[in-house]
Amino acid sequence: MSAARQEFGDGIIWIADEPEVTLPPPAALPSGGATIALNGVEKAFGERPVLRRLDLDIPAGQFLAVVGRSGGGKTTLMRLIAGLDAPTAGRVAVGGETVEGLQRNVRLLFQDARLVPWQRVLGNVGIARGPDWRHRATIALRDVGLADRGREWPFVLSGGQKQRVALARALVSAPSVLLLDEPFGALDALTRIEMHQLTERIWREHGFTVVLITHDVAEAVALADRVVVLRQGEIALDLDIDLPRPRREAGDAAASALQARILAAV
Ligand SMILES: Nc1ncnc2c1ncn2[C@@H]1O[C@H](COP(=O)(O)OP(=O)(O)OP(=O)(O)O)[C@@H](O)[C@H]1O
Repeated sequence: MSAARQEFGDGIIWIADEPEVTLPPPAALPSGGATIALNGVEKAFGERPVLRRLDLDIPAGQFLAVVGRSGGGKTTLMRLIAGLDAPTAGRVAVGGETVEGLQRNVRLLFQDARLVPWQRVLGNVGIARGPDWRHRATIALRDVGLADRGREWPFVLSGGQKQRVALARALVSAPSVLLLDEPFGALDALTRIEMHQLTERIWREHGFTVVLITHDVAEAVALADRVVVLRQGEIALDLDIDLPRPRREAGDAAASALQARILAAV
C-alpha cells in the first residue's frame, strides 16, 4: 500500500492509499420506508415554545416537504424525528417505535455535505464501515452517478458532487427514512435541478420515507407528495400535491396555483 501526501491548511499529513479492489457487478441496495408519527409533540427551549402540540402522520414511503419562515421550528422538528433531541411533551415514533436517541434507520443530509477531508470519496461513503462496506459504498456511489470518482479526495469535487457523496453515504445504510435539511440551498440553479431529479429517482427506487425542509416553495411542489407549512410551531397548511411525475420545474399552471396556496399560508 502506498501513501499520499496531502496538504490541509498549514499542515501536511500522510494518508494510506485505498487499495484497488475488483468487485462483482453490484446489486441494488435494499429498500423500503417507515412510517413517522408525531402525537401531541411539544418542544420548548426554556420558556420559549417552538413546537406546539403537533400531530402529524407520515405514511411509509411518502415524500413530505416542510416549508416555513425562518425560526418556525422546521429544524427542531427534524431533530426530534432523528432522535438528536427529545420532545418536551408528546411522542415521536418511526416505524411504530418511539424515538429515543439516534435512529439507525434514519439518515440526515444538511446544506453542507460534511465530508471527512482525510478520506477518499469511497472511504467517505463507507465511513461507518461494517461488513462489506467497500462493496456497499461502490453500489451507493454508482447510484448517485459517481461510480468512477471513488478514489478522489473530497476537495476536488464541486458542491453538487459533494452532496451526491453525502447522499451515497446515507444510502449505504439502506435507511427507511431520509431527512433532508435544506440540502440544495447552497447549490446553483442548474445543479439544484439535477439534484432534484437525482433525489426523486433514488427515492422512487429505494422507497424510503423523505422529509425535506426547504424555504423554496417551487422545490417543495416539484418534489413532494405533500407539503406541510409550519408557522410558529403549528401546522398552518397540510396540502397533498397530486401532480403527475415527472414534474416540470417551471411554467406549469397547476403547480403555480399550489405554490400560491402555500405562499399564502407561510
Ligand atoms: N438549542 C436551542 N436552544 C435554544 N433555542 C433554540 C435551539 N434550537 C432552536 N432554537 C430556537 O427555536 C426556534 C426554531 O428554530 P428552528 O431552527 O427549528 O427553526 P427553522 O424553522 O428551522 O429556521 P431556519 O429556516 O432559519 O433554519 C428559533 O427561535 C430558535 O432560536
